[in-house]
Amino acid sequence: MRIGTPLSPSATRVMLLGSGELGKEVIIALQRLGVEVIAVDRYENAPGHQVAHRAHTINMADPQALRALVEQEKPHLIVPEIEAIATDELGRIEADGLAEVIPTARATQLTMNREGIRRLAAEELGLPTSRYHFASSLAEMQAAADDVGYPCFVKPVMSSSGKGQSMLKSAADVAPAWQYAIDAGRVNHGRVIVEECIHFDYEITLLTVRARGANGEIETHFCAPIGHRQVKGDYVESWQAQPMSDSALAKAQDIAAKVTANLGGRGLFGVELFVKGDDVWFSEVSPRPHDTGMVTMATQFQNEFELHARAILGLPVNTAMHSTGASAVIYGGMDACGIAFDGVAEALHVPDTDIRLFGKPEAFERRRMGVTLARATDTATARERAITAANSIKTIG
Ligand SMILES: Nc1ncnc2c1ncn2[C@@H]1O[C@H](COP(=O)(O)OP(=O)(O)OP(=O)(O)O)[C@@H](O)[C@H]1O
Ligand SMILES: NCC(=O)N[C@@H]1O[C@H](COP(=O)([O-])[O-])[C@@H](O)[C@H]1O
Ligand SMILES: [Mg+2]
Repeated sequence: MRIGTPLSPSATRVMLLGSGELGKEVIIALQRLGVEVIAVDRYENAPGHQVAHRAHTINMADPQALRALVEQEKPHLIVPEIEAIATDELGRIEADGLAEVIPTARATQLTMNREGIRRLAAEELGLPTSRYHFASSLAEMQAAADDVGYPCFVKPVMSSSGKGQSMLKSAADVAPAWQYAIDAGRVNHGRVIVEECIHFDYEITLLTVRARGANGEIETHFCAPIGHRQVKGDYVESWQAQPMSDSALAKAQDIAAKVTANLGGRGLFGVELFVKGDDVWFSEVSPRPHDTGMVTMATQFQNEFELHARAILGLPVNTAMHSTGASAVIYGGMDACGIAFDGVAEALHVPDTDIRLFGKPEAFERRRMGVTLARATDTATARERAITAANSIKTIG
């Protein structure tokens, strides 16, 4: 991998497919390492568009549009950033030698569809997961929910950030949940997963990095576990490090190592796990930086975006923390274009806090528009600081 002067023919070119808040930070990290970055998203002026060398707006789920853009820009690496991409075309692009897909085209295919990753984890790797069924009709979903029991979770096979997800308390919730899953997933496949509810004590994201060591072999590195709280399937706050028993941490790392080794390639993965006592269940994995991992911008010497950038370029990584910390989400609070933020000074008066406003051009009531970050000597204080700061921010239309 050659690190050259950006925009020179010899520089490494990286194409981000998806350029939201996570992609924006990856782009900045790559540019600091001398990489030329092309940002792609489904709408104009996405956060990553605003900082990349070049920006494109296409329907990334359209295979022809995707192929045409890759042929035009000729990236060396393609970095998927969102769960709405024509992953079969990524497979052909990789097979034709047009570009290397991060971490691998197969990994993006498996993880972008809940069926692929769940069957791999539970049925091939034998990892503990919630009981589950897949359903392609209301009748199938009814039978699936009756079998796994209530409460249970229903999610479109292709979605993220809780889009189209419901928790069903009884059979009366089945029909509305089916309709919501079909209407609200990022891409409609007419198929859902029905999952048994795991009554966990806490849930974590275990950021796991596959990076080249000094001898050129791929090594697996773990970040300290990130605890988080989710509302309606979307994260509202996260903190690092989540205290865990030695036994639960060892099981979590073992699961993460097995899943990421099977997915292969280089890069950072967000392995989501449920923990109850010393029992650990695999939930899902993102083969890229994770929203709950934004806390690492406050806690680690190399945050998750820098780790991803380094790993994909074949550079050394260090997952050490320098502080305990937390993050809290700032929502749009309204449906409007071009909103502004009041209370930033007040937020930053909370000790040891920082803020990231993503620059999304349009707000929705529950759209994530920014996060606050906080450091402290303990997670309780860090969480309180991040939340107090986030609550100080008021959006104005
Ligand atoms: N089987 C389950 N048992 C208990 N809680 C669950 C289960 N499935 C999902 N949840 C809750 O819902 C949250 C979101 O679920 P999941 O991670 O599958 O959705 P997602 O749309 O992929 O979210 P993201 O892309 O933000 O990770 C989980 O973090 C957890 O809090
Ligand atoms: N859980 C996945 C996740 O957090 N993905 C992040 O959200 C963006 C989409 O936001 P939007 O829906 O507001 O455009 C994605 O581009 C990615 O950065
Ligand atoms: Mg998740």
